[in-house]
Amino acid sequence: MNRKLLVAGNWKMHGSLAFARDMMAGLKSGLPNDPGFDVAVFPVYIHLYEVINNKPEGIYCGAQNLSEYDDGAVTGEVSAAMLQDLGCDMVLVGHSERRTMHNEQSAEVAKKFAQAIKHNLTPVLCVGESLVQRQSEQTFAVVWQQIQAVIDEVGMAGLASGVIAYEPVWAIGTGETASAAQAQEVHQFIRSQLASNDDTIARRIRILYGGSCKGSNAHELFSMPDVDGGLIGGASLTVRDFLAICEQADKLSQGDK
Ligand SMILES: O=C[C@H](O)COP(=O)(O)O
Repeated sequence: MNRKLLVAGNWKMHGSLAFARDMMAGLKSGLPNDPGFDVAVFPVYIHLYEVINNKPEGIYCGAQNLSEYDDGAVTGEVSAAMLQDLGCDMVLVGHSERRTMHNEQSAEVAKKFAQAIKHNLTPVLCVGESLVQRQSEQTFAVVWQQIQAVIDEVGMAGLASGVIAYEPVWAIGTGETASAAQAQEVHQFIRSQLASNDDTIARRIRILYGGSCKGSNAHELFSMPDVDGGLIGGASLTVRDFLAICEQADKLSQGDK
């Protein structure tokens, strides 16, 4: 099954309104017309409106987090309905920085995923193991537990409305990228586990790789049969670096992939 590649830039807690405008102008002039791959950016909440109003047609915009609640007395949180109302298309859930720095547990992440699909946002479920977990051969167990929690909450049909991003924690922001073979091994594991529940959904769902992905390694990573693009942190923060990754996705989308 042909899955469209997705190149997604997670700006994390970087940027300014001027940065958001400049990035959108740069992508408008630098991206191919009608690309054969999808592009998304994830600014901080307060820059979403700027991006939504300046983004080139066809680019998706998403938030980096959302509340697990519908509404109410939850100071500092933002609901899925609010993101949808603003014009967001997507939202990250369970990024490792939220799991570690904000102690988000898989059950909470699953509730956030459910909120996203209830409000027609595409959730990007981030999963991945720490270095210690990899060294103690727990990678598959950790990653599957994180995905299973979401399936328990929304079922396979719910999961199918989202995207999965495999981000080994040891590769995030470290400059140390998983090799293409290491990424493929985990992506293939995820897809085969999903296939034992529902083969059609397993073949259809996109699984992105994240962790020190850049222009120089994107082609090799995205060429892997079960890698459907990337969730990019550091290299999404300049037009040049982000377009260098998009260029590789463009080449692949015009070729065999
Ligand atoms: O969400 C993006 C990932 O955390 C990857 O970040 P990075 O590309 O800076 O390693």
